Amino acid sequence: MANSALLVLEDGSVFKGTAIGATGTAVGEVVFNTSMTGYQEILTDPSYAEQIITLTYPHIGNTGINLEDVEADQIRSKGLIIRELPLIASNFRQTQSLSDYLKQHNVVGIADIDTRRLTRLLRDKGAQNGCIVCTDELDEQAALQQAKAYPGLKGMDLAKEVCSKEISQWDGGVWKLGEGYVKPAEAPKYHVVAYDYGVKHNILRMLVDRHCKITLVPAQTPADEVLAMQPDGVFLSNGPGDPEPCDYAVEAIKTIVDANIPTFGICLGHQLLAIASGAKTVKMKFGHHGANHPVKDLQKGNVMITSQNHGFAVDESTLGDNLEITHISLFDKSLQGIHRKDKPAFSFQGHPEASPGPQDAGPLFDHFIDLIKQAKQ
Ligand SMILES: NC(=O)CC[C@H](N)C(=O)O
Repeated sequence: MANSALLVLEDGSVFKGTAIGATGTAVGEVVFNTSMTGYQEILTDPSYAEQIITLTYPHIGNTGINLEDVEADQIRSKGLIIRELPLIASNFRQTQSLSDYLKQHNVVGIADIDTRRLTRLLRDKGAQNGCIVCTDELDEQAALQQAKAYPGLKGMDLAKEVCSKEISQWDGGVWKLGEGYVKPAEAPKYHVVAYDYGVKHNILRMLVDRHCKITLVPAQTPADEVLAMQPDGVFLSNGPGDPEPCDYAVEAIKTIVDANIPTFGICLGHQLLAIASGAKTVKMKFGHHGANHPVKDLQKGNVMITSQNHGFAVDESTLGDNLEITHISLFDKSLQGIHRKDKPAFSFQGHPEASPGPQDAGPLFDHFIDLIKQAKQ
């Protein structure tokens, strides 16, 4: 028989549903994601550490889980909230059900939730801390206490928690139908050192497809160690938490950018490049999480539909003369891209690697390769 479960937000809102994942209780920041596909990639995106994800698309789990569509080896998200888990999952690549996957990774999940009511509440009031209870005892008051006691993401340095702990090499390319993940036949041409703050694997795959040999280094690797590897370019990854407390990263990025190494940052990496260049970040009301966000390229004048997942943003009013705005969000006009006027360094707030999502912003990877080529000449 289905087990009842509870979601309680810090404002006292109570949602009753059905447990679909692990047994237990989880507390975190509740955010909503508007992607219509890609629940497996979303669940395994390490940038969701300490967050509970509500998916606005009503049927989640239809295609089950496969062994390939993962963006990291672990689920860092604290929990999953959905409208409806279909009775049957069907896909030729499926190896497991969503429910079994959540249980295997010890992540709580709750279905039969009015995700429209929840999303409107988060949109009006802003992201809320919340508590999911999937145990025999559904104590609303205890859940409310836990949600209220949760400190929130502001000030949380999570990049150093979720990153890889050892230096490693990455050589896998992107997935192709009928072939799976393919290793390029040609030898790599460029050496890119990628800072792992909680990197999504598709970023590394897309760099490999562009002839990069990747050395992946932990978040706290000092700049001199990276420079000693003689990289042609340095990549700054996405990652969870607040960028501001990541002083180790800011310090390293300053040195790397000063050394004129071509540098590309995505999401947390973008925010860190901005801070290292003198700007500040702010916590957004409910952030951007989805695969349908229009972003304008101010140089070309065109609009891209992009994948997004962030709760902090670079504060435009704090940009110095060394930075130029390259992209803005057409949802709320917030800053989406910058480049350094004095150095070969640029960054993007959204996710050009998609996974899931549209690939309109993919050419940003080509821009990074162009900067590397120019620097090598
Ligand atoms: N995807 C990311 O890198 C997110 C960056 C940062 N943790 C934020 O929420 O804004």
